[in-house]
Amino acid sequence: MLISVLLILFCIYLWFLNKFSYWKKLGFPYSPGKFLLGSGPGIGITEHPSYFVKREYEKFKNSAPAFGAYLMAYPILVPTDPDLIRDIFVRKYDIFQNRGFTVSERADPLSQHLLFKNDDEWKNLRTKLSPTFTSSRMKMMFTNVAAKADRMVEYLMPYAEKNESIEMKEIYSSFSTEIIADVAFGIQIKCLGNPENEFRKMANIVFQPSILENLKLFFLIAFSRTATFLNIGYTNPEIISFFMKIVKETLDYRLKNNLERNDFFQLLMNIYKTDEISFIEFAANSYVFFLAGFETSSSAMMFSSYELALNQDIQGRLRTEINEVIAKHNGKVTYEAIMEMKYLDMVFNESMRKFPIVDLQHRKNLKDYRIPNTNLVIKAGTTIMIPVYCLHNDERFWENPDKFDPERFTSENIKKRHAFCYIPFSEGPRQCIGMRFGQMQTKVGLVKLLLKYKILPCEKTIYPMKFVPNATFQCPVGGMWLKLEKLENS
Ligand code: HEM
Repeated sequence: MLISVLLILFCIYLWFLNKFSYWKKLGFPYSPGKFLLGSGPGIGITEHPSYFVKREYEKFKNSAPAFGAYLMAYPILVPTDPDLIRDIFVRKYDIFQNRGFTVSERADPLSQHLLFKNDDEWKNLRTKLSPTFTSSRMKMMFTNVAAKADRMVEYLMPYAEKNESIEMKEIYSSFSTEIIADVAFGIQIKCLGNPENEFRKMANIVFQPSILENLKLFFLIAFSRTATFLNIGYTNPEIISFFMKIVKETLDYRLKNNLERNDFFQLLMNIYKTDEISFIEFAANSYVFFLAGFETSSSAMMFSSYELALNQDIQGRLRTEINEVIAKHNGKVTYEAIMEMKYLDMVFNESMRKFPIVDLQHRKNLKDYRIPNTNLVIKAGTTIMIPVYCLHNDERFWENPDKFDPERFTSENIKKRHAFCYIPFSEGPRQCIGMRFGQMQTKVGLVKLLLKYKILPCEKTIYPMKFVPNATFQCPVGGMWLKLEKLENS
């Protein structure tokens, strides 16, 4: 018995040894793997992936356009050269268009959305959904978003009056959940001050995955065909039944009452009614707005507020711009006024540079690809992780990257840089479809907040920043604690 166990362990050891020779054989520099654990044993447990990837990136960035690493025994490739990243996103996009997640509809109906679709299925769906995100559609939804921002600003008043510290991540998450529930599901909810709200609870399940759920995601990326064969889904069953039920009820209600609204739900419903998408795709793509739009937008607000609290001069200049532009628009915060605020855009971009939120963007190539001017070949089916956080904080492209400096985003300074060293929304045909909405929501929230309050750091504000190890996106340990001071003339 003991001999059999030792023999099995020995075979596993040899299998790992063989797996760990993958990058060496192909000639890529690499971060060596440790038996059973891979190159970054603490990823998702003791440290957030951003830190592991940044450490390794710094070792290799000047010597190679990409380096290899092992997630357990599974090889991943991390590009360090913006030219290669441009090829992946744009020039050779036909080879690199997929993210490489494959989840069967039977195992997980809610995964039939844009983020997880591949090849022609993705292309067709993207073509149908793109008209949903034009500027005119954003303008249509502006009033809904602005109303939620007003509610948030009002909700915060007692905290400001009592000079109390506030955990702003929860505030922005609630604000963002109220918006998504409204525009993607047609439901009016109140989560601010009500953490027991069902929608809010669902968000916590999705964005604070357990270690087991992180392992499941890894399995789906690494062994997607086996996962499909074994009927393994990604989405938590509680989430599936919650969202399927909501979409069904709202759809029935609107059809029965002949109700039309200016929201994403209506736009998806119009496509559904012409049979262009199935009910499952309808539900899955309402859900993806929540999945892809909620945590990203609320985090963008959170990190912008953080930097504004730490940089009072920049906050002051931004408030001056806001007041001047609003004055030109008869004292009203309109869609046009927000679009006119240049400095606000620079502040937003600089926050996304320091904290891109989606710190790794995934691709899997359909064919072998030789990196130009090298002998390095990326074999078909390689999992590629674009290191956005590393590029955004790389001294090769950004002088003094730790400094929060919106001047980096004047049009003159943008022209001086490689376009692919700043990619918070990705680039090319597969870039974020909801970018305009995410920007609008973040900017409206910030403008309304800055018109009423000064954002200040407090004794609990985290500095320097440290990310929660097992969070899906970048998220501060202990929350984002800040203070608000009511402005005299507000
Ligand atoms: C500040 C807010 C946001 C950020 C930083 C962000 C970031 C991103 C990034 C980086 C990607 C591409 C990932 C990759 O290439 O692997 C992406 C894709 C996507 N985003 Fe966003 N996003 C934001 C807001 C939104 C919103 C509000 C929505 C929807 C309402 C949304 C919907 C999507 C969808 C559906 C995709 C997949 C697109 C496709 O594969 O065709 N995002 N987002």
